[in-house]
Amino acid sequence: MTTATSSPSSTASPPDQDGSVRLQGVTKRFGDATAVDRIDLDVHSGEFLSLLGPSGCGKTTLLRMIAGFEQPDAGDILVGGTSVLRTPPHKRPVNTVFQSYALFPHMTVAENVAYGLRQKRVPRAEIAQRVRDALELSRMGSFADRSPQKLSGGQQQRVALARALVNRPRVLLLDEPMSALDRKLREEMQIELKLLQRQLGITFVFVTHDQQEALSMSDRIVVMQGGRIEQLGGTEEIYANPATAFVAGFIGKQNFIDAVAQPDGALLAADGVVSAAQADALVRHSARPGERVRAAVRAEAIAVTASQPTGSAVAGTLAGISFLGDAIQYVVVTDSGLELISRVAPSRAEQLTTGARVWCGWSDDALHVFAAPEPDEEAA
Ligand SMILES: Nc1ncnc2c1ncn2[C@@H]1O[C@H](COP(=O)(O)OP(=O)(O)OP(=O)(O)O)[C@@H](O)[C@H]1O
Repeated sequence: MTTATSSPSSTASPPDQDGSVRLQGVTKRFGDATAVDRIDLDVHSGEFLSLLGPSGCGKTTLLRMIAGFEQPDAGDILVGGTSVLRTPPHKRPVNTVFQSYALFPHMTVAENVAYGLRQKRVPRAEIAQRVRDALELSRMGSFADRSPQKLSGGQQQRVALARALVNRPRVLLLDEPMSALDRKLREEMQIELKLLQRQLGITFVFVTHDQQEALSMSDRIVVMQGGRIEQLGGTEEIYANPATAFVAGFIGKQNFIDAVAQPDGALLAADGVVSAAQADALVRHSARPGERVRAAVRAEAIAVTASQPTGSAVAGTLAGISFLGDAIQYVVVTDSGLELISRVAPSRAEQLTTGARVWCGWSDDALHVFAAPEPDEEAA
């Protein structure tokens, strides 16, 4: 899975093949529960799109419907502009890489990769060439004759990837393919997978509950909750402009502070000024005077200082300091009992000790403001 200069072209989809996926009003129910609820989504040909959300939000069900392992109760699914609802899974121009590799233990690596092509009675010489190409792409070329039982988890997952690529799918569906790997290996595979996707130009639809994984690889991210799309956007857009408090809370380490909009546009919380913005603040926050709002500010946007900064800041007591390697993390408990997390680059951190009175300050640009949740939403 490197950016090989001589890319094995016979495994890549021809660039003119349309690998777009269109979901129109797709719904899936299991008994009384609606796993996927009227989803409309256009996946562009050749893009890396991630479906991101907490456990049970419907990501896997959506992927399984594209693959053909589940049938929707309503709606349509088009691949390359053609409905695939009546096409059985093995005839759809898509392939899936699962969380568990499910390799045949009694076959060699090459035989595992060749298996699907043999079933389809592809000529022997073509199988050999395509298997070689697929193993080369997944950097497993030198393991062709090995038994899968003698491979590490990461290597087995590469074989599973080769087994999918050998079919030359227009769309590759990946269901948490790296969740069994340790962190370091996962980070390496993330880089390789992204490079491979660029090299092949195949559409990737990648399911994950790991926001860092989605941010590092995707062109666009779909954030899902309760079977519905909360937000669809580019990685930077999702990070910088979360559309809802749910998305804000799911991406990055977020602090939430409840506040009340003031007539001058400022936002005031129990412990201080959340937003000191005067001029266009009401418009920007779309909060009317007296309205309760929930402000969100990322850990990396909060500076912790011993003296009161100018602008927006709340006071509290420094309850904890931990070294995270690339950041120092502070836990500050405000006088009203709110816990705020700050992450500061070590080079920019002040010398502070636990128990000190401190200020948490931020720039108003770093603040996202949402409607305050209803009390019953809060309980749920
Ligand atoms: N075969 C099934 N029978 C009954 N309920 C199901 C079935 N498959 C999924 N569900 C339910 O549908 C909902 C969505 O499940 P799904 O597996 O799609 O979520 P997910 O976001 O992929 O979660 P995870 O990250 O845990 O895999 C869940 O409430 C789940 O319990």
